[in-house]
Amino acid sequence: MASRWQHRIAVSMMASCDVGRLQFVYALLFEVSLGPGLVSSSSFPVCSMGHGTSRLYSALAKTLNSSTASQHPEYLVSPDPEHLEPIDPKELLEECRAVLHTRPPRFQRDFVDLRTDHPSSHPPIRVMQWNILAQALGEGKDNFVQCPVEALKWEERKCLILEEILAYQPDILCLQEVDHYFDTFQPLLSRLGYQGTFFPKPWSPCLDVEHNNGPDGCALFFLQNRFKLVNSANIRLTAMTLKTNQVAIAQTLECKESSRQFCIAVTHLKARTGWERFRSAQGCDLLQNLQNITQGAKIPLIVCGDFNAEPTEEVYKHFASSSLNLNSAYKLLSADGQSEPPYTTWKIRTSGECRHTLDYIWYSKHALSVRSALDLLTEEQIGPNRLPSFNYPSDHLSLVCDFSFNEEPDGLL
Ligand SMILES: NC(=O)C1=CN([C@@H]2O[C@H](COP(=O)(O)OP(=O)(O)OC[C@H]3O[C@@H](n4cnc5c(N)ncnc54)[C@H](OP(=O)(O)O)[C@@H]3O)[C@@H](O)[C@H]2O)C=CC1
Ligand SMILES: [Mg+2]
Repeated sequence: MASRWQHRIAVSMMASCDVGRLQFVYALLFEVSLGPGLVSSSSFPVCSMGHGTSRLYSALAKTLNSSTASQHPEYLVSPDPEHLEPIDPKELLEECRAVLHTRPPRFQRDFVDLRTDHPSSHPPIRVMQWNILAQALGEGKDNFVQCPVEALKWEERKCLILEEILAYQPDILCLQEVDHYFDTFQPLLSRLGYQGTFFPKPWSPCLDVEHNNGPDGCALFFLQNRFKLVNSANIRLTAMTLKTNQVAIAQTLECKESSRQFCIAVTHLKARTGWERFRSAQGCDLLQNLQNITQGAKIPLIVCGDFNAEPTEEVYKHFASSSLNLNSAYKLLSADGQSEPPYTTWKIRTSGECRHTLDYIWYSKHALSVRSALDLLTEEQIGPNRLPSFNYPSDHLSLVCDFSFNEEPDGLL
């Protein structure tokens, strides 16, 4: 593991630098300290589902106290074979609701029908984008001053996250800030029929938090009965050719019903004000990687992410004007189809209220249609203390869209 003193040197050097130089030093130190091993594109192996009965008994309980169950960090421990028995999603939902019985009910959100004239003979592909809030960051770093610590208890908060996933049943899940992959999401979601891939941040801020559960990172899950994995790349993003602490996963999937291929990607760009140029450079690197993976947009693309950037930022403009012909799906919820939602994250920190649009689902606008999108929570539902809360587990809202392929010739991608 890279030594913490190198990280501390970076931080102390940052204190005396201007922003451009600071970002350079930051990227440079990550490069020298982490070496080439983390740089190459590779996919983490995942376990396929077993053929047991649909007995749920203790499926959730097995993960409840997992953080104290082993001497090793949970993120290094492989799930035991018992974890591979299929689970009935309804039973898991019931079990989550039982854990959450003292909490207020979850919010009602409706899908907005956005169907166009494009006919589709195949079932839509439902994609969920969600920064689920890393447990270590929520408890140790984020400073959500209006959120009671009890609302963040992992044993319950994880049930709120699972409930959200089970309520919308996405075919593909693109998650950020996952710091409970190996002990919670991989074993449970694999039993629900998903194949998962996790790519941790090389120097996750979670590791600075006492009693952390390992690094946070991006995770991508897809339903194995709907898609076949064609190829997978774990990408460590660069900024001005230097390796950074931010990552992406890009996978080419083939739909089993239609035999059509598409690329799905998930990312989480650098946070905080003052880092706009850095984010922009990371976005350019991601676009370049996606150009290569889709062979210059020959196959349709969906890119989900917490871009940590408002629509006014350069990185957003790069995506909107890219030769990959992308559109942002949640714009379609606006009256004119041209405006992003007013917020995708809303929290109160010591510095005050933070209401921003940072999360996006980009898609190939000629090759794919958005058939529907899940409406956001209203200000009234979010409530005066904002997010996270007793009835919503993250400071970011989930975005969910149903896509279908347009019956267009390949040339129009
Ligand atoms: N980046 C920096 O300026 C500094 C970073 N470090 C350390 O460097 C390491 C690398 O971090 P890096 O990947 O660059 O981190 P980022 O700056 O990208 O942020 C990491 C996490 O912090 C959250 N975050 C964003 N704004 C705030 C805020 N105002 N207060 C608290 N949390 C916030 C982000 O959540 P979301 O995406 O949901 O907004 C994100 O998940 C970490 O150990 C970090 O502690 C140390 C000093 C300065
Ligand atoms: Mg966060």
